[in-house]
Amino acid sequence: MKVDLISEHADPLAAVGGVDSGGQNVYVAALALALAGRGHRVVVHTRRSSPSQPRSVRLAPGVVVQYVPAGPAAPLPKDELPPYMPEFTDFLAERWAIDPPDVAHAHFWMSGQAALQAADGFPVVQTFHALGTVKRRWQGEADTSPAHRIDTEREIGKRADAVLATCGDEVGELCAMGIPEQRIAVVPCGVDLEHFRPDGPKAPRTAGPMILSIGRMVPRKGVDTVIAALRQVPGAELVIAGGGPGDEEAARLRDLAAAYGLEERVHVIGSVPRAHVPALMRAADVLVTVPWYEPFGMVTVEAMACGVPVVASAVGGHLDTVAGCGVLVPPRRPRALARALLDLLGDEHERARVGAAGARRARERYGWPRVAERTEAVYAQVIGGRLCGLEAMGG
Ligand SMILES: CC(=O)N[C@H]1[C@@H](OP(=O)(O)OP(=O)(O)OC[C@H]2O[C@@H](n3ccc(=O)[nH]c3=O)[C@H](O)[C@@H]2O)O[C@H](CO)[C@@H](O)[C@@H]1O
Ligand SMILES: O=P([O-])([O-])O[C@@H]1[C@@H](O)[C@H](O)[C@@H](O)[C@H](O)[C@@H]1O
Repeated sequence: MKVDLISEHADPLAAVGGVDSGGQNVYVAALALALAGRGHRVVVHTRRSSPSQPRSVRLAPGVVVQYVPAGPAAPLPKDELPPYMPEFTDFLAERWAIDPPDVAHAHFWMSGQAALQAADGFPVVQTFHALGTVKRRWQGEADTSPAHRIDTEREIGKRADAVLATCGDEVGELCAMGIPEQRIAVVPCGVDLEHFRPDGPKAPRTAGPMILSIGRMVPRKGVDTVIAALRQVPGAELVIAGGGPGDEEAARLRDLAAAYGLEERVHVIGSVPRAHVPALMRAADVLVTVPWYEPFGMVTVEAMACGVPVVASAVGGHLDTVAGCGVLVPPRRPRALARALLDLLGDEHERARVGAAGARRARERYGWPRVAERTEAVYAQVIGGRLCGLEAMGG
């Protein structure tokens, strides 16, 4: 198949860990490579955000990243992109008039809007990665999404040929928005099982038991809850990875650690390149990820694949990925988190059991080839649906 992926702000080649670059960037890169590995030809369309970016880059055999001129060739917060999306859409429409794909797969709401406007005669599949309704519920006034995001997501959900939800919880959210369940398919995010594996090099460890937190540096990831919990976990050290220099959230977390007198036990190490993440995870005794909400949570399955026990908040994708293979705690509850950490750090046998169960589940369910195969099955169904009438896809 000729597959075009549209990912307006999340460039598969960008460094991850910053406010606007994380799971979606990793997902789009990995899916593109896995689809190419299955013999498909993939083009990823993402916005040109630097003058040094060429028109297109060959990422691997069968995968091209196409930099779309839309607005200034400079980094912009994703919530400031709407004025430039008509230019992005025109670019797609012009390209697709000459070279249409068999299927377009849009990532994030703005890409979905552009793809549906520009596509002519081929199906569009949508993955939201994050939903405006959920974001607004948790972030309230701090949510900088454009006012029309939620309505636009509803329209996209109704018009797209299929919507990929990455977990059961997202299906509930999509149905509550009025998106017909029969056009929703559940395909989880994946993990690179060649790199994220229990055996392999380990990064240097901390002196005390090592708790790792890794992700984008935004308050909703709940790292402040982990710092607060650390007060009740004597001797343990917390390594916080992600973000970049000058990050507001990193400064806030450092200040919080200092206010609790935990400077010696909290290490904010900044963004970690992809290639170094597995070794860092393997060095940890426990990975903690307690966001307020989480559409899927790739960090969780990455740590599981490394055989590292996971303590995660009981939200979103964690309900599918971690349940039974890790420890779930309520979000924003430092005491409950501290109890879970004390139990796990104090029981080597349980850590080994949970770590092994997680590694098994990651291997069985979340390898990218398997995720790409399921994604490809959805593409085949919508392409077929165009020809002979799409009945139902189910989850
Ligand atoms: C709030 C929200 O919308 N979260 C979703 C978002 O990803 P979000 O970026 O929030 O979080 P994820 O944990 O899924 O992904 C973060 C990724 O960045 C990597 N990383 C992070 C820091 C760093 O320094 N180096 C590094 O490589 C992690 O290893 C991981 O692969 O889209 C993902 C893909 O749909 C979903 O799984 C998340 O649920
Ligand atoms: O949570 P949120 O800030 O709306 O949106 C996020 C994006 O900014 C980021 O680029 C992407 O990698 C994440 O997957 C997520 O979608």
